[in-house]
Amino acid sequence: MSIVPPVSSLPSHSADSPVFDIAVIGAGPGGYSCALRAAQLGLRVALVERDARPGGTCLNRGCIPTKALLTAAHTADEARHGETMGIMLPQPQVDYDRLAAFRDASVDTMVTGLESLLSRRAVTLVRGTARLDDGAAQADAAATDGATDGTRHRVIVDTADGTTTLAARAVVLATGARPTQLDALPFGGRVLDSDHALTLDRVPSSVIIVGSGAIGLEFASFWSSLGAHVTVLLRHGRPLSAWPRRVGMAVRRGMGAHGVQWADYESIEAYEDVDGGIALTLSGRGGATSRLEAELCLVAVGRTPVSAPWVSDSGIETDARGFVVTDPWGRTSRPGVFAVGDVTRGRQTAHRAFEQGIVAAECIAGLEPAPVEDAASPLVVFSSPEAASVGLAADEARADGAWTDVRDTAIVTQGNARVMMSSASGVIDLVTATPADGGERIVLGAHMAGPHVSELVAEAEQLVRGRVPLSQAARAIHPHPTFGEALGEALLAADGRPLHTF
Ligand SMILES: Cc1cc2nc3c(=O)[nH]c(=O)nc-3n(C[C@H](O)[C@H](O)[C@H](O)COP(=O)(O)OP(=O)(O)OC[C@H]3O[C@@H](n4cnc5c(N)ncnc54)[C@H](O)[C@@H]3O)c2cc1C
Ligand SMILES: NC(=O)c1ccc[n+]([C@@H]2O[C@H](COP(=O)([O-])OP(=O)(O)OC[C@H]3O[C@@H](n4cnc5c(N)ncnc54)[C@H](O)[C@@H]3O)[C@@H](O)[C@H]2O)c1
Repeated sequence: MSIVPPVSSLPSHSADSPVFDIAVIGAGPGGYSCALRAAQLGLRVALVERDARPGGTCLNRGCIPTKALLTAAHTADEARHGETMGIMLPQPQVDYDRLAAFRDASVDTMVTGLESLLSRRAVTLVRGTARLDDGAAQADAAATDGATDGTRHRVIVDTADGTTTLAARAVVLATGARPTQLDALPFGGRVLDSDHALTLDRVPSSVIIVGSGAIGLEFASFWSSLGAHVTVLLRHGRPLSAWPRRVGMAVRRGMGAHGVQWADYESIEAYEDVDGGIALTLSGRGGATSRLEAELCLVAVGRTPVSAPWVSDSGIETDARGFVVTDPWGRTSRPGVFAVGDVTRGRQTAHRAFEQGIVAAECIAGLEPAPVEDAASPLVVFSSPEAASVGLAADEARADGAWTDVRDTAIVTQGNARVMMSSASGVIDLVTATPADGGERIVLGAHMAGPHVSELVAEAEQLVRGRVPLSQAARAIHPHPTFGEALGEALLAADGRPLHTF
């Protein structure tokens, strides 16, 4: 399959400017979902990607390889747990070559599937590094720079064979994000970002993790399940400090039970290479200092948007951190240019990028899609235990004048039969309120930790997005015995009639 047709085979209105309805820059979840939906709607689509293969961070360096590794780690955990049920298995040993082959095969299967989808939908995948033509902003004013076909954007692509220019009616920026570096602990040597951590060829003996968000916790679970000594640094006394407190505390307890160590600190004062590892000098409350050593250090403190100077040079508004500013349909400040995914401000997840990509494609095709509702987009962390969240936290709901009588109902899920059998525990925290302008109490947010909450959150998302009355939501029947019953019990509790809890 040729996924990069020679320029001469591209649709063209002149020798050097193939014409498209949409040129999408970046083939990660934001870009490829936009390209696939646009092609489905009959538009001519060019998708430009600078990596060797499409899929972006998610397929190549993010969601898929990490979940392959976590699936393996979970298998090791399950084998250990077997003992409590009388299933005696030998202690799991790690053959890292085979584990890496499983990781790579998982990525390859997903990327090959994506290439096939793009090909079947006749999306033209152009391999190269794209930028918007500097002169195109001025050309916008005149609506066209000579083209009579409605195209007014020029995307210049540096390819292995030289430079080519694509003409398009609309452009979608989907350039993603990259790991944020700390000045106090720059990447390199024994200080890893997530890209580097994924390519390790062994389980390290010990790791210090800076950042207790999604990436930090997922790597902490993976490494500690496979025998590494893992210490996660905490600045706010609990991981996931931006999430409701009960969830962060439940994750702290649950991961602690799996062997993860936590170390409170306020700032990193210094670091140095020591024999076979790295040492960090940390300052804590009251100026006390401490020293931690490990073989490696992972820094996962967020991701910085990939918005090169050409983005703002071509008249597109970015915020102080470089995120492209858009409306809820993905429109940027420049007419005809959209932005989706991690390059835009908001929750950096693949599923949000999918939704944004679809909505942008539908807008460009002339449909009138509903706006992307960021608050109803779930967050999931695939640590052990998992954490998941959708909608508003109680303090956010109280700060929002649209709601009255905000209530926060939490249940511990240990009483759920399936949770109990999996030797785990967890918490579900539901936020409910009544609209200030009247009406029935609804579910505004659901925040949870425990086994399988990555699946439970989809039901909660339907309740939050659909503004389902609590009394109706609490009538939903959950098969017994399932993990999902825990959410049913939380809904009953929020509705004032808990069945299996107090
Ligand atoms: C370790 C890790 C684990 C993750 N796990 C999950 C998870 O389990 N679930 C989840 O929902 N999210 C997860 N994420 C987040 C998810 O990967 C991102 O939210 C998602 O990839 C964003 O999609 P995107 O299309 O905006 O950007 P990206 O996937 O980053 O894709 C952007 C693409 O644009 C290309 N590009 C950039 N500039 C140019 C240019 N000038 N010309 C051509 N191409 C260009 C890049 O090469 C890249 O391929 C994870 C992230 C990481 C780092
Ligand atoms: N399962 C998933 O959906 C998944 C998995 C991995 C990554 N991602 C996405 O990738 C993005 C990046 O992940 P991440 O874990 O790097 O970011 P994050 O935003 O999830 O967590 C960042 C962590 O770093 C800490 N931090 C921020 N600035 C700091 C500083 N200057 N010094 C020390 N600590 C600091 C924060 O308190 C937080 O604990 C996130 O937006 C996340 O949603 C998603």
